[in-house]
Amino acid sequence: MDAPGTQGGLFDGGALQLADAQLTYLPDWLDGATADDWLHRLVEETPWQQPEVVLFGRQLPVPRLVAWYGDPEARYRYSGMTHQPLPWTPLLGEIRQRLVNTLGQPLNGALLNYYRDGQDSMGWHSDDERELGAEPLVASLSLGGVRRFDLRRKGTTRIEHSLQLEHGSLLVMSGQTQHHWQHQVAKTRKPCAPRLNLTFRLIRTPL
Ligand SMILES: O=C(O)CCC(=O)C(=O)O
Ligand SMILES: [Fe+2]
Repeated sequence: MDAPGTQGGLFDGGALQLADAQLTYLPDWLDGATADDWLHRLVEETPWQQPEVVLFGRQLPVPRLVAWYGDPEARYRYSGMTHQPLPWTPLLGEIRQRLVNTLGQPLNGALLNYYRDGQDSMGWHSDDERELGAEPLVASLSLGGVRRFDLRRKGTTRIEHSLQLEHGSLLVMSGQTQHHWQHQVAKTRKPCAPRLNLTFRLIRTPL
């Protein structure tokens, strides 16, 4: 029997039972061999960047490496800047097509985040930028080391649910999720393998 708030017991056919949220977690979306292959190729072929953000008046590099890919119109604002997408590589085009087949929804951009070790992280946020529309669709594919993904209600500080995002897993956030909830990938002192996360999105209103 799982304790409340842990992974088992929360899911019913992949759907996370969380009020005012639409979350589906598919731990085995991708087979292990393909997940290994995609991880290694993407780490190698991606022109990683580490943009700087202004935080408390200081300019600091984000604590992870990033890249933005997409259709030409899929300009996207993150870390305080508007980013022109890199054109899809053959591999990313293939991944996108597999996701579109799974979701039955179009996707026109992907943010790649590379967490080199436990000190790389992503702070609390909602993916609620205007260009994602009223009900943002975010399909998040995790490759590599397992990291904890936390959820809290907007305006609160208590973590209500956590997920261990596994190698080859897919987490889909949709509906009202970004209106009511924030998520993070916190730093950890536990040793962990490098992790690559790809969040595919649908940019609905080109800037
Ligand atoms: O790395 C993750 O699992 C989360 C990434 C994320 O929240 C984002 O790209 O907006
Ligand atoms: Fe996010």
